[in-house]
Order: sequence, then structure tokens, then C-alpha cells
Amino acid sequence: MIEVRNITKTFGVFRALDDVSLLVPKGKLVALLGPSGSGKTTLLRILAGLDAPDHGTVILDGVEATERKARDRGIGFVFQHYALFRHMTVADNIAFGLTVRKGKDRPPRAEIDRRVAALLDLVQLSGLAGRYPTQLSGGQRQRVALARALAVEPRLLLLDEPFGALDAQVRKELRRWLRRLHDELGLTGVFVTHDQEEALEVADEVVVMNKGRIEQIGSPAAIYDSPATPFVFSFLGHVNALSCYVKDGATTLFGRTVGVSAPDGAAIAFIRPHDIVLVPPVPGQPYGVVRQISVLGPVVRIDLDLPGDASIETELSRDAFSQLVIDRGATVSLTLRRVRVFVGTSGPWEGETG
Ligand SMILES: Nc1ncnc2c1ncn2[C@@H]1O[C@H](COP(=O)(O)OP(=O)(O)OP(=O)(O)O)[C@@H](O)[C@H]1O
Repeated sequence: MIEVRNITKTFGVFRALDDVSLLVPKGKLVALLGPSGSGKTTLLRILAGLDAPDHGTVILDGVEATERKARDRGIGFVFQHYALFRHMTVADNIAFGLTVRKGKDRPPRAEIDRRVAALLDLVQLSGLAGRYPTQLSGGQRQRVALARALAVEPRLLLLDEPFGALDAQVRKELRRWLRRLHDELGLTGVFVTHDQEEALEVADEVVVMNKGRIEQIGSPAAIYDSPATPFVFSFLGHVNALSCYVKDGATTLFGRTVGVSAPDGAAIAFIRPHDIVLVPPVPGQPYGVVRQISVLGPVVRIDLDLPGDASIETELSRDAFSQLVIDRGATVSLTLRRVRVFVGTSGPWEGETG
């Protein structure tokens, strides 16, 4: 288990982490997700012991470790640009963390060889032990980096955008593979990503960061279905954000009254594209004009122009789309399945579309 309490880190006058507290339970894989500059890497480096916080504590397995050096923390790292040693074979790269150990801490050569063979097997590179890093693909190199990190049997594995530089297909395969590996080994892991799909697919828990603070912590489903703040709403998945005004428990969206038990005030309504239902035009109902239709595999995205210069993005299944029989320029009516409203920063309040 790893815990950080009230971590603050500044660079000059810039506050990269602002009172961050987080608990990573044993055996879980946790994603730090956020836009560039939100403090993800800074937090990871503090967990690793590569940087010291200005304030706050790091606790490893119940023991305060804030002052402990990186190499004494029992942690394995994989960084996006953490290069392998070019002059060493794959096997020697993986063995590195064990061969540099001193005296009785260093396992006998036969034991090191046995562990390297087992790790090569684990990362599915058994035939490539004698190759040099330049003779490997990007995905293979990342797997060697992971094997090297695992060789010292870390109690915690930290990964900073481990698959960031790889193409989409390889990235996808490695993500699945990492998840399986994690489940098999029962490691505790923290990985940094700015890719929401990666976080939602791979992690047990997602920590959404913004401007050096944690906005929300939760399971992938909870984060996606119940975003706690406007930021999380906008950052995860596509969403339509519409300015509106709440007065006496109601607001108006697309010319329709939506009941919402929120305080009066300027508000933003968030509607996911798949929560907008399109139907053939019905007189008197809110409508839009189809500007663009994009078929994206099993779903179809339809951009609509609304009266008054607004536009929204909607999404429906291929089946629903074919039943609708529409083309660009067609008029459709729309109803809302689910609306969530923030008044200032308070919310979300659930809208009743009646
Ligand atoms: N050594 C440093 N000196 C000065 N500023 C730094 C330093 N390291 C990080 N920062 C700043 O702190 C902020 C957070 O950086 P950090 O690398 O943690 O962000 P991140 O969320 O990992 O972003 P990215 O996804 O781009 O890697 C950034 O604005 C960055 O410029």
C-alpha cells in the first residue's frame, strides 16, 4: 500500500502540486489521469523518491518514507523515455538491477539467469534474449523495460506514460497485456497517462488531476458516469456543455423546460452525446439540422445545428441511425435522456426532462 498525505510541491512560484492526498491500496492498479502540466509526473516522481515534496508525507506499507532514497523504496519504474542500455543485450538489461547489487544481496549467477529467463517468458520475448535494443521494435523495448523493472521484485511499480510513444495498435495490445500481467503478479501499480481511454480500460481506480489538485478519485465507471466536477465532465469522454440559467427549480434547454432542484444562478448543463435521442421531426418539439454525419464503427456521430447559432454533438447506434433515415441538411427533433447541471461549482444536479 502506498499513501501520500497533503503533498505540496512548488517550482519557483509555480505550485505543481497543491495539497494532494491519495491512497493506493495493495494489489490495485491506479491511473493518474489529467491534461499536460496537471502534476501527474511530479506526483509519480515524489512517490518514487526522485523528488522531495515541500510539504507532506509519503507512507509505504504503513512506514513513513518521505526521506527515503529512491533505491531504498523497493520500487520499479518504467518511463516513456527511460532508455534501455544500448550496449547491453536484452538479457543483460533485464538482469541489470540484480547484477549491480553488492555482496550477499546479489543473487548467484544461476539464480539471476533463472529469473531473467522467467521474465523473458512473462513479457513474451523468450527468443530475443541475445538481441540489442536497436534490434527491437518500440513495443518490444517497452516490454524489456517492464521486465527490467520487475526483475528486482518491486513492491510497487510506477509507470510514466509507458506506452505513450507507440502507435495505436501496439499501444492497445500492450495495455491489455499490462492489465493481465498485473493481475497475474498481484502488484501494486501507479501509471500516468493523459489518455482517458487508457485510464478507463486499464485501471482499477482513476485519479483525475487538474492544476496540481485531485479533482476526483473513483472506479472507471464511477468517474465516467458520475463526474464530480465540470472539469471531470469535460475531460472524460465527449460532452456537450451548454450555458443556461437556473431559476425556481427549472432551466431551459433547446426551448424546453428542464426541472432541476438546484439553487438559482448561471449554470452549465452537461449532456453526453448518447443521451440525446433523435426522432423524426415532431411539430412543436425542439429540433436541429444535421450538419455532419460520421460513421465510427458501431456508432454514428451526428452534429446538429440548433436555432440561435448553437450546435451539439449526438451519438447513436448504427441500428438507430438506419431507422432514422436522415441525410445532411435533414431536420430532426430531439429529446434529452439525461442532463446534469452545475450551478457555479456546485453540482452536479440531475435534470428532469419530463
Ligand atoms: N523541474 C521543474 N522545474 C520547473 N517546473 C517544473 C519542473 N517539473 C515540472 N514543472 C512544472 O510543473 C507542472 C507539472 O508538471 P508535470 O510534469 O508534473 O505535469 P504532467 O501532468 O505530468 O504533464 P505531462 O502530461 O505534460 O507530462 C508543469 O507546469 C511543469 O512545467
